[in-house]
Amino acid sequence: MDLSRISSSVQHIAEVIASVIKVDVTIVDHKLNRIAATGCYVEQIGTRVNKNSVFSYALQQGEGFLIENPGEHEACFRCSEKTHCREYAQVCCPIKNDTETIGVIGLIAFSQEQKSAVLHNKNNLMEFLNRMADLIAVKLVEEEKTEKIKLLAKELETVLDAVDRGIIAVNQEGKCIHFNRKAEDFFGIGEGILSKMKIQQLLENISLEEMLKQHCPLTNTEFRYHRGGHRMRGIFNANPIMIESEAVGIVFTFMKISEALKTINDITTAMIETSLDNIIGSSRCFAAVKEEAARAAQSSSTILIQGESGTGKELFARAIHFHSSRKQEPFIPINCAAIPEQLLESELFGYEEGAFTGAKRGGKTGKFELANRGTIFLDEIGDMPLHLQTKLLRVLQENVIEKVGGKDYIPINVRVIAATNKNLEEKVNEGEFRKDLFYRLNVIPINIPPLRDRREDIPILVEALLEKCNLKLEKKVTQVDNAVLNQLIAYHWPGNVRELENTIEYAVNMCRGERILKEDLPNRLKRKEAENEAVAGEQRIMTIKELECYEIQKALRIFGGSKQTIDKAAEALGMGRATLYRKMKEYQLI
Ligand SMILES: Nc1ncnc2c1ncn2[C@@H]1O[C@H](COP(=O)(O)OP(=O)(O)OP(=O)(O)O)[C@@H](O)[C@H]1O
Repeated sequence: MDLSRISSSVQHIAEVIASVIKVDVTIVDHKLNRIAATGCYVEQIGTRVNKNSVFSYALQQGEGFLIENPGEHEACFRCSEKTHCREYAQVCCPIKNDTETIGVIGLIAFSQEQKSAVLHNKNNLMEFLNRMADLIAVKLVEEEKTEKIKLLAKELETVLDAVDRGIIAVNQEGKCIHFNRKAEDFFGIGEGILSKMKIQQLLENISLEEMLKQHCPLTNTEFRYHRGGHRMRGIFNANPIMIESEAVGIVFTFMKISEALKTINDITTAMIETSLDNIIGSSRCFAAVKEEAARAAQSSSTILIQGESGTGKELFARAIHFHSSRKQEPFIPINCAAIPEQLLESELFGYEEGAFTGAKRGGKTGKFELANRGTIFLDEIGDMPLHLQTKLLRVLQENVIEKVGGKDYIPINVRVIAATNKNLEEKVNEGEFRKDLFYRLNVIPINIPPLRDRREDIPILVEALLEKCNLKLEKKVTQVDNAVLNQLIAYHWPGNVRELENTIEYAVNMCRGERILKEDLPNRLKRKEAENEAVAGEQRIMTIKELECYEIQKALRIFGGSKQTIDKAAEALGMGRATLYRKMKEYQLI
């Protein structure tokens, strides 16, 4: 503890003592620095007293004493001036904080008269000096506490300003007690004005009383704010400040909707960035689909991806987004079949506070809004109920959304990629899907062929999926037995690449060495194999069309599909060039 921090108070006390006792006063700190003095020692404030002086003795002893005959007292023994001391009497009183001695008050009588003043009432004098010493100690403790509080406040202010959310702490009346600079910017309020405001002026729809009573925190609650020319939408969190079991205030944190969306986007998109190059398959029909997808990525027209389950529709949708100019913006997928019909509307378009019983306070932002400036992927669009199809059509035509229970239209700029594994045209004919919506979605159609129609991709898919599984399961299964590979190529894959992926993962789990054997395959493949063996030896029975498509693909792979080589392929297949072209069209190989 350092007395110099309160040197002016110490000087003031020294002067009070001197004026009461009429004797000169010197006060030193624990390092013997003269902090305060009166009379002839004033000039020496700031200098150190002699280290063998009575002050040093008093610091060591931690006890007060009075020297009636300078030179003879034990305290004087080490003093170099003890034989020619000019002083008539001395009183030393240590200044203590608990057991620590932090300084000494010294009275020095330079005349007989002053000595008499000291000795006149020595008990009362010691009592008085002790009180003065306590006063100094208390003052110093207070000063240090104030310093600590100031430091803490400064640290807190720096921390609050470093947080990139607006923060406002309010008391029970809602008065803004603490806030950071970001909060002032957030609400467009000039410096210092927030301290004169109540939170109810910023968040008009909240019930502070209710929030304090309920004690429960609020998260991601939406609000609108309009003051002067400053208009925005944001979200806030509110946490009660609890003392014992009472909420004595609330801390609000704020974020703009656009910032929240950016954060969501950063997380969702950064995590699953997909490139067309990561989509495996080089068969003719598949390469053509990839080519189509690459071209579709350059526009902002609506895309309808059709294909059986597990063919990679979502994978293509993601890749198209990441190859488009919207790649820095959100990609928001939603599965229309996985969400109960009554919730789907609010999931897609969001709702306003109080839109229905059980609606979250502050409302909810829908997926369309989350996808603003980016892409929304409407998976299993064929399962969307008719009344939502009507609403979706309006969104596509007018580029605005209307929240459930909302009065305003919110403009949006979203690219829509829809996907289905159902035959949408059939659904249109059956009256289950709106014809106008089908055409609106089907601006760029992309059809992903099932795996059984591109069996030549199976070996490279197996290789890539093996690598993925080895990484995931920390295994080293690097080979696949030839018989197993043939079996995988021959299987009809109703679940397409997803099923193949699961099959490989199963086999890697079961495999005891580095090579996958027949016994490592899941039962359904083993069963299928047994059935096929029973019926037709080693090969599963393919339909004539499947077989024809398979052989045509094989011929094109071997001879190539260019104008120059097509004759050779046709010859090998035993058909004319024109027939081959017709079949290639039929099987979508060109
Ligand atoms: N060509 C491919 N290359 C690599 N992985 C693929 C390929 N196609 C699909 N997959 C993988 O197969 C799984 C299923 O893909 P995805 O979810 O995109 O299919 P989907 O057609 O959208 O399925 P569903 O119709 O059931 O929603 C995913 O793990 C995906 O990574």
